[in-house]
Amino acid sequence: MAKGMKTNGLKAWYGNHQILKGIDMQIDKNAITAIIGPSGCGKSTYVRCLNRMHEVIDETRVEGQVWFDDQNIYAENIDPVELRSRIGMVFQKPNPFPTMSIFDNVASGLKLNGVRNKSMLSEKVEKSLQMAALWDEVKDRLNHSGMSLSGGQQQRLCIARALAIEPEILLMDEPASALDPISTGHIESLVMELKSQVTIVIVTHNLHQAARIADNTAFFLNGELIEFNRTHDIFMSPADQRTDDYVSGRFG
Ligand SMILES: Nc1ncnc2c1ncn2[C@@H]1O[C@H](COP(=O)(O)OP(=O)(O)OP(=O)(O)O)[C@@H](O)[C@H]1O
Repeated sequence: MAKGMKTNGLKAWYGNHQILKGIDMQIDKNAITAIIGPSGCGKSTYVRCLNRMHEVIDETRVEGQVWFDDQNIYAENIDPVELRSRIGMVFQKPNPFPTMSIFDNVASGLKLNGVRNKSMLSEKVEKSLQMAALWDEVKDRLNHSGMSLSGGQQQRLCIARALAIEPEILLMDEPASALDPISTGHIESLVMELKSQVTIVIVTHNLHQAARIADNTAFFLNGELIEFNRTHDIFMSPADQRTDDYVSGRFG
């Protein structure tokens, strides 16, 4: 079951450099939320706070609350490793495990979670590759290296790997920026298909992409959330002049 998220007063630092300045935002379940804004405004930092990846970097700090359904993920009793299996992440550059086969790349998280039964592993690997719209292209070469795939296929492999452990939220940090237009199209259709099963947050520099796929869009500037609304409203009738300037290409 997909879940929603909410941040209240979320602030984040690298050393004494404050990046996020108090973000209040709602992430609807079974929806696609796009985060847009100029380079360096804190988009990646924000999504990394949503599954506690920010704290993996030395000398970082977070304040405020991040609600995952009715749980504050920064509460003391939360295990960040378990949390990250429920709030998965896909990065800008496809990063399959280089020494593993296609099958093992997808099975890796399941094996870490203790799944040993071979037919169950095969079933879940196939289902994840189907969901990632990659199955037909790889079903006859599951034992080949993940690195033997094209960039676009590798990114779908990484999406399949993230989906295999059935996350409730999928955070995607510019997942198509390294891909050609055809592969980008595949990823976009896939993301739209997936939202019936998983809540999606996607960081993108591609405004057309946000307009095409997102239900809601957030515009960030200098670590602040300037405007958050239905995507149509952000692009067609933004309330803030800075959003208007950004979406119409006047800066950024
Ligand atoms: N590991 C780090 N250590 C120190 N500062 C960092 C680190 N990662 C990011 N920053 C700084 O935090 C700020 C926000 O970076 P972030 O990557 O969140 O922005 P962004 O909006 O995702 O940018 P882009 O669109 O270029 O990816 C930038 O000033 C950046 O230099």
